[in-house]
Amino acid sequence: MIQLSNVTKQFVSGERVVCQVFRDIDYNIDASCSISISGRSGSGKSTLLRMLAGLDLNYLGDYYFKRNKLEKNIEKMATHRLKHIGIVTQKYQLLSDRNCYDNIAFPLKCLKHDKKTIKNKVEEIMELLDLNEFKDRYPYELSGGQCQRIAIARAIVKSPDILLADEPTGALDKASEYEILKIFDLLISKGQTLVVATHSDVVAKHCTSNYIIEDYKIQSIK
Ligand SMILES: Nc1ncnc2c1ncn2[C@@H]1O[C@H](COP(=O)(O)OP(=O)(O)OP(=O)(O)O)[C@@H](O)[C@H]1O
Repeated sequence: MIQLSNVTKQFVSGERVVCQVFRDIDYNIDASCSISISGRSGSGKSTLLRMLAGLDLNYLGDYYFKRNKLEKNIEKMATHRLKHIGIVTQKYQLLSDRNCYDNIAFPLKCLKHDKKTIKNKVEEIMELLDLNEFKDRYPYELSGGQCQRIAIARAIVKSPDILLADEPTGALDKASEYEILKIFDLLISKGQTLVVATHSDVVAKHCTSNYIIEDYKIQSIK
């Protein structure tokens, strides 16, 4: 579904290479796969997810989506991301001035869906993820694990082709991690394509394929 082709990623300052992250990688994510990405701190997990999301366009090589090469243009990538990619981060990044219903509805409003469609889709996803009790609450009235469940609902309400999750359980205790894993299992069983960057072996075990970033490459873990 997403393919990074012949990609080299460095952070540079002027002429100086500050950090080499990837060297000549080809990486393909198939539809309906659930993938974990592990690797030492600083190996490049977040950078990879940012590249897959089209948030980092500053690399050598090409980005393909469903076999079409996309131009590395900020506006075009933003439109691509809004339509096709859901993103979850460790810090949830919910809108603090909106309740949970409006947080989940937000991407659908950006996509200019009509009110009835938005209501139906938000209610459907709240039911699916068992979030109805939080509907009118604001993010500051929720625990970290509850915030993360709302963030996942917001990421998937638009039925993205792929869900990218960067350390989604990194800030959570075991019980909350378990709640998130239950949601991932549900999404995986429904065929959602999922890429999770994680330090957690428990999270990795829930995915169908496991990869590690080492020596500037993304390597499959057998
Ligand atoms: N803006 C930047 N300028 C220079 N180097 C950067 C920049 N952003 C990230 N890096 C470097 O790129 C490398 C990869 O960073 P990244 O955040 O992707 O690692 P990570 O595997 O997600 O780490 P962690 O597990 O600690 O979150 C790191 O060595 C980091 O220092």
